[in-house]
Amino acid sequence: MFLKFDQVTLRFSGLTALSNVSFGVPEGAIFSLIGPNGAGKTTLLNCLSRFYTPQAGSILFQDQNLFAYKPQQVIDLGISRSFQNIELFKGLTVEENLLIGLHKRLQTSTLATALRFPSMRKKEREARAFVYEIMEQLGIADLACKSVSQLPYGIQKRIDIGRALVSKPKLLLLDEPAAGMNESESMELGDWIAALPERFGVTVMMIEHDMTLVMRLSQRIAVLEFGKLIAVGTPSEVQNNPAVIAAYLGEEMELA
Ligand SMILES: Nc1ncnc2c1ncn2[C@@H]1O[C@H](COP(=O)(O)OP(=O)(O)OP(=O)(O)O)[C@@H](O)[C@H]1O
Repeated sequence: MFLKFDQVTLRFSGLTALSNVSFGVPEGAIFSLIGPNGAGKTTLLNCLSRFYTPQAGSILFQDQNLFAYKPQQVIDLGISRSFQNIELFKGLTVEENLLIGLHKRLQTSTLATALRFPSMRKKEREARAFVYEIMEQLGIADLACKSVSQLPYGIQKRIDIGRALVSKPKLLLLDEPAAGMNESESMELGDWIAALPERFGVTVMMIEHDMTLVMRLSQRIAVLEFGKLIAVGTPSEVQNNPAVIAAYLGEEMELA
């Protein structure tokens, strides 16, 4: 299995945020993690990014136990993440924002860049070519020189995810990508996320509250409630699962 959670348990003092959570994520899939507020979704993603270490259990990514790695090493293993709040440099251009993401990844020293060693110039050229390729793939190449602040929210989100893609991840984690979007922006983002596995060879794991989007995009879905896994399966299996229906009763969102 590409990614495997095995009996993951995490407690915050008195509260058990994750309790014996076990499931697998197949390679190349769009896999969604859903559940009512406070179910433990972000906590699980934070375990994957190694911000948190559970008290018990393991997470195997391509047969490597992630708990042997630090957050930066997890990125090197091929796990990249886009956060709920867009964290772009609003005064910089689209291209500059992506280049910053790449420089962080290459860990280019500022001094070496400033002195423009020949090796650095070559790296710089390669970096620009790679960023251009990403922008083309994302359909934002014609916006390369535009300041991010001038662009609509939906495009900013696309750039934000593009920045997570510059590290050439195998697994891309998306935390509520459609948050704050209107219906048409969310539809457009959905089409675009659906194309990511084939276009970039990534597996996508996402937390999302927009159930229309989740049901449309996901090959598989895991459902958490009060830190426990209550269902895992295809969208129709999950939608028809009585435990899932009960968990969502009284919630604003509909399992449409
Ligand atoms: N750092 C922390 N310290 C203490 N409790 C925490 C911490 N982070 C999360 N929790 C608690 O753990 C539980 C799970 O929270 P989590 O944020 O993972 O839920 P969630 O499913 O992502 O919710 P939402 O959909 O509202 O974002 C909640 O009860 C939350 O209050």
